[in-house]
Amino acid sequence: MSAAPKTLYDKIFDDHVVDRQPDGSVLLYIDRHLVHEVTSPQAFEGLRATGRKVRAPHKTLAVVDHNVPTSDRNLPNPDPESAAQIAALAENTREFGIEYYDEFDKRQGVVHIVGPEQGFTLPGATIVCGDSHTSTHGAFGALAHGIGTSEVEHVLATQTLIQTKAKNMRITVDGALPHGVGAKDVILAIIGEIGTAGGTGYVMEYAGEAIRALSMEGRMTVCNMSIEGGARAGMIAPDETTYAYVKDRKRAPKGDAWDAARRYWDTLVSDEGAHFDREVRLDAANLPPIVSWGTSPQDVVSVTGLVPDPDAASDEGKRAAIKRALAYMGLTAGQKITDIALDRVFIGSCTNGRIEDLRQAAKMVAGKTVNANVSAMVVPGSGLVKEQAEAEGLDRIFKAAGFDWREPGCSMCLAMNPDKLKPEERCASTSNRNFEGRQGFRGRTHLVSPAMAAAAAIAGRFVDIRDWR
Ligand SMILES: CC(C)[C@H](C(=O)O)[C@@H](O)C(=O)O
Ligand code: SF4
Repeated sequence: MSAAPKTLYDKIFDDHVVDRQPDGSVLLYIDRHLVHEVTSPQAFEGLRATGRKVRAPHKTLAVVDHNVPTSDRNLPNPDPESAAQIAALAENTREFGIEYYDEFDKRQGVVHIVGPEQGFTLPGATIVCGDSHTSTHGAFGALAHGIGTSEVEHVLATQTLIQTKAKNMRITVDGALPHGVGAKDVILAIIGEIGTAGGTGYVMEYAGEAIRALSMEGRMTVCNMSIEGGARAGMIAPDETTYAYVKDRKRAPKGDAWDAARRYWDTLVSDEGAHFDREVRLDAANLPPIVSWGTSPQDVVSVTGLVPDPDAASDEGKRAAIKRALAYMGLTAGQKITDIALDRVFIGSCTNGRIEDLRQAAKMVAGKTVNANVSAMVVPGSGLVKEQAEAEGLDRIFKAAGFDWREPGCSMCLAMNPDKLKPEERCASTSNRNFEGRQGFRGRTHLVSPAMAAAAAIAGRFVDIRDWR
């Protein structure tokens, strides 16, 4: 008799159950815990106050990313609060015996870029971090999601987390992506389709030919923004692409342990006939390069499209929301997306700060010059991405074009550091959130792919990169 078919999520979840309670809550074992400076200070404080230790320090990895300036790190941090938070992480990791990459370490970078680089992120693992974009790690066929600060404390102390089972959603992207359209466009289109609440209560599995064809970098971009679609986590079943990325990384299993792990990882697919509570299908061949026009990641349109007209909205609530977003964004209904002029361009973040993203951007920029009205920056997602990019000469391409080439960190993804938009400055950004004030007080964010952001820097406005020469 064969067992009932299971989804990828069901399998990893079930394999980590330590205890089930009658009310449906479950104690889940956590394999990997990532820690950054913003959401950890109170958690360590809590441990200290109650005299507890970190249960499994070697299953915990800490890195500084949000608050760290992306300019010369030898200069003092201009913000005393950030400096204090960074100092606290250094002190906490020393006291509790946790591996820590500080701002001078080459391995430092955005936490969701660092975990995979180090082979800390593995298929089949449960991975948490006090950060919503932990969903990124699901690209490896891991169950990965953000947790709150009190849960950070709980995981530090017990290496477990209390959870309830989410529902299963599968998003299948059939066919092949057209030239100029990439992973970022796929996920923006998905969020445009299902809405920012569409994934609420679900873990999403991405499947289909277009997803299989993505590199690990592209898969991470897709899973990264699962949270913007409201999902608890996003996942992609591991395959040869995954294994090729993970193999020989510092923290990955070696020798016999690798072979044993591979045998387990090969079972991590949704079984034929497994039940999904919701199925969504998209056709890759129809996807254009996408640009967000509003203040929510679901406010997206094709680069060939127009800024929406509130009067065409189906109800008063939507009409009011569009009006407010257009006022904030300084846009007019019916305006062509390709007529929107930009002040700033930001290439970086855990969505698009990996080597492939920088390669795609550099390709658009090579031999060209940043538009005179635009100030553009590239912030590699980690010190290792930066080093690789420099070895390939990408930094020289960017600098020759007039881009600022900076030190790794979250940077202008969320402006918790000196990289900020000024009020009403308009930015083409490869990050994941376009909320009001996200990149600086009254700043205006348009979410795009790295290639679209790079082309926009050159043209000074959005361009359809499918026609780019
Ligand atoms: C600061 C942190 C808690 C936050 C998150 O959880 O995502 C940040 O990384 C973000 O992207 O908004
Ligand atoms: S790069 Fe942006 S989205 Fe990613 S962890 Fe940092 S602030 Fe959050």
